[in-house]
Amino acid sequence: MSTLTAEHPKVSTAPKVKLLKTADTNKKVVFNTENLNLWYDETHALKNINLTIREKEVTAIIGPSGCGKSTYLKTLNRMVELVPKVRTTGKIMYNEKSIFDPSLNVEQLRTQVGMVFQKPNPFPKSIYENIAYGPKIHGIRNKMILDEIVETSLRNAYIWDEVKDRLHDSAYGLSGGQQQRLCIARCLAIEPEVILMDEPTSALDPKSTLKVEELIRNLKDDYAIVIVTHNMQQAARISDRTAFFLDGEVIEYDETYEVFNHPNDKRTEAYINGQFG
Ligand SMILES: Nc1ncnc2c1ncn2[C@@H]1O[C@H](COP(=O)(O)OP(=O)(O)OP(=O)(O)O)[C@@H](O)[C@H]1O
Repeated sequence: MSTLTAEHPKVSTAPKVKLLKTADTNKKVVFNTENLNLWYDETHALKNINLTIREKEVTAIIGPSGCGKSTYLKTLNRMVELVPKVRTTGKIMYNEKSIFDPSLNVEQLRTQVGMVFQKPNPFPKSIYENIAYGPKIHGIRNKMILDEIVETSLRNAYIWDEVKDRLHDSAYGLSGGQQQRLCIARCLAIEPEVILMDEPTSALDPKSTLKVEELIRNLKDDYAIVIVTHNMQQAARISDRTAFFLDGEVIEYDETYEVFNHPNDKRTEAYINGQFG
C-alpha cells in the first residue's frame, strides 16, 4: 500500500483532508457487477452499471439525489426486489456466483451482505436482545455463546463501554449515534462479509459522525464496506474507491485518490466541486 499523499490544488469545496492512495488491486473481488440495468416499472433507475467491490476496502457511492445510489446498494443483497414491479438485466456475481441464480438462498445472501440504514432502526427490544436476535434466528441458543457474541459485536462497534452496564435496558434509550453503532453491532453479530451502508451518518451530529467514520475505517480490516454518502469529505476521509453516479449511470469509478485529485470526467469534477447536486 502506498503512502503517497496529495491535495487537489483546483478543488475548492472538495475534501480538505489529505487523501491517501489506499486501494489495492490484489484484494479479492467480492462483487462483480456487469451491465446491470434496473427498472422500477417504467423508470430506468440503473443503466449499464459495471463495478467491482473488493474485500477489506471501503467503496463510496456518490452522486446527486435520485441518481440510483440506494437502488444499486439494495440490488447487491436483492432487497430492491421487495419493491413491486422491479426488473433487472445483467449480472451481479458475489464470490463468483450469480446473485440472481434461482438456486441462490436469498436469506443467506442477506446474512453475508448486511445492511445499515440512514436512520438508526433498533428493534423495540433491549440492547442485548437487539444483538442476540440474529444469532438466535440462526439457531444459537447457548447463553454463554450469545453473551460472547453480544460483547464482541458491541466491542467491535465501539459501543461496549457505553452500554455494558445497561445491556437489558431498551435500545430506544440510546442516543441517535449510539443507536447507529448498535445497529452496526447488530449487523456484525451475524458475521457478514460485506456491509452495505446507506448514508449511515446523515441523521447524526458531527461528533457521532466522526465516531461512526472511525468505526468504518477500522471495520474495513475485516469487511468489504459499500457506503452511500452525500458528504464529499466523508467519501474522501473513509473510502478507498469512489463511484460517481449520475442519472442511473456510473460516470467514473476509480481509487478515491484519483477521483478527487484527477477526475476524468468534467461532470465528476463539477460534482465534487459542489457545482451541482
Ligand atoms: N420504490 C421505488 N419505486 C419507484 N421508483 C423508485 C423507487 N425507489 C427509487 N425510485 C426511483 O429510482 C431512481 C433512483 O432512486 P434512488 O433512491 O436509488 O436514488 P439515490 O441516488 O439513492 O437518491 P437519494 O440520494 O435522494 O437517496 C429515482 O428516479 C427514484 O425516483
